[in-house]
Amino acid sequence: MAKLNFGGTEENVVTREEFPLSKAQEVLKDEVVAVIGYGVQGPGQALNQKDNGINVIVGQRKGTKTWDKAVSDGFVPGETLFEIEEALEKGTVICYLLSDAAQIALWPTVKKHLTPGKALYFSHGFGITFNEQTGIVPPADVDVFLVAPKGSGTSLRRMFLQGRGLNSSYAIFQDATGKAFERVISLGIAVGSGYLFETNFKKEVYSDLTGERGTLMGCIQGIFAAQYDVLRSKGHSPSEAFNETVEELTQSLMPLVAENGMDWMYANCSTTAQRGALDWWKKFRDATKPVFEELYESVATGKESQRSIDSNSQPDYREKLDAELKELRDSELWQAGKTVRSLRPENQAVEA
Ligand SMILES: NC(=O)c1ccc[n+]([C@@H]2O[C@H](COP(=O)([O-])OP(=O)(O)OC[C@H]3O[C@@H](n4cnc5c(N)ncnc54)[C@H](O)[C@@H]3O)[C@@H](O)[C@H]2O)c1
Ligand SMILES: CC(C)(O)[C@@H](O)C(=O)O
Ligand SMILES: [Mg+2]
Ligand SMILES: [Mg+2]
Repeated sequence: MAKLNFGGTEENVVTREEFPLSKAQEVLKDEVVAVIGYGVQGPGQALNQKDNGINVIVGQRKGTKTWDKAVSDGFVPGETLFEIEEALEKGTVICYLLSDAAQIALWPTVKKHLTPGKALYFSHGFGITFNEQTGIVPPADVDVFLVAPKGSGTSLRRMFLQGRGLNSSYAIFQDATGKAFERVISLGIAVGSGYLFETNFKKEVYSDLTGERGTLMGCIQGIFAAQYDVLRSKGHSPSEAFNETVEELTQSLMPLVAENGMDWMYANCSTTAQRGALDWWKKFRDATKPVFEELYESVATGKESQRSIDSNSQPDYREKLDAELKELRDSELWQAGKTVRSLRPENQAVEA
């Protein structure tokens, strides 16, 4: 395991160089990896493992759209695609990739199949950390660990196909076999991680829930909406407001940040822009910090997990989420965005 310096703090990371795929294949050669659930992470992780030569099967409910998707992705019913319970029985590693809320309902069935020596794999610290809410308490004689890709399963798969790798965190909750470390790292490499950094279940879920409610998803939509609304209220057109709020960020400036950091992006903008951004960023930090404090508290007290369980356990949770997403999609901001996207040269019909 390499120790790397992250801005002055040393942390453990595992890279593909020190733990190559061939080593992961060797460690996993006698395992049957059962991916339970085929939503967003399921396909990414199952397909990457399949392409990496791992013996992977999928457990999914027959007659669902996701069963059909697994078939069209190349999983063969009766060979590599099974009803959930059959996959649980066959698997020596159970990748529990149902939605966090659905994991609660299926837990008694999963537990039944966790015979000694098997491994229970999560991609989130949710079920274990909030076990008073989820009831997920694994038997003592199985390994329990997580590999949490830091991004969407869609990106995990896309980046794998591009020969890149999304980074993941990993954590071991229980090492019953003495082999939990090599098992979890092998799985992390096999699902397509670029590298793995160490955490624990509690830290993973606290940071993940904060991040997605915060800058990654909740906060960014909030900031977009606030700036767009101000520009519109001052008489700017939708295209101007959208371009100045979203399009330039995703198309021009964030790729620069991704490549070489914030200061480098700043340095590639005018000195006028730099002067203004350097003057204003602390004001935005100070304005939002109390909201982030409130958010972290809501995560740490279990309020966020309970809300997620309560809402996503309703029979019509999908329809309700879809209705709220539609509201976003239909907003002027994102409708303007749709037109702006259609105007990108790469989205224009190629001229004869
Ligand atoms: N979505 C992501 O990209 C992402 C990223 C990192 C970690 N995670 C974690 O990975 C895990 C899986 O998340 P996901 O977003 O892929 O899940 P998801 O919401 O896409 O659901 C996964 C599967 O659960 C099935 N399911 C839902 N309710 C069910 C029920 N009652 N019985 C049986 N099956 C049911 C769905 O059909 C689907 O196949 C979660 O722990 C999540 O926090 C997800
Ligand atoms: C992709 C995310 C936001 O990183 C993940 O945490 C999720 O819950 O989907
Ligand atoms: Mg998450
Ligand atoms: Mg996440």
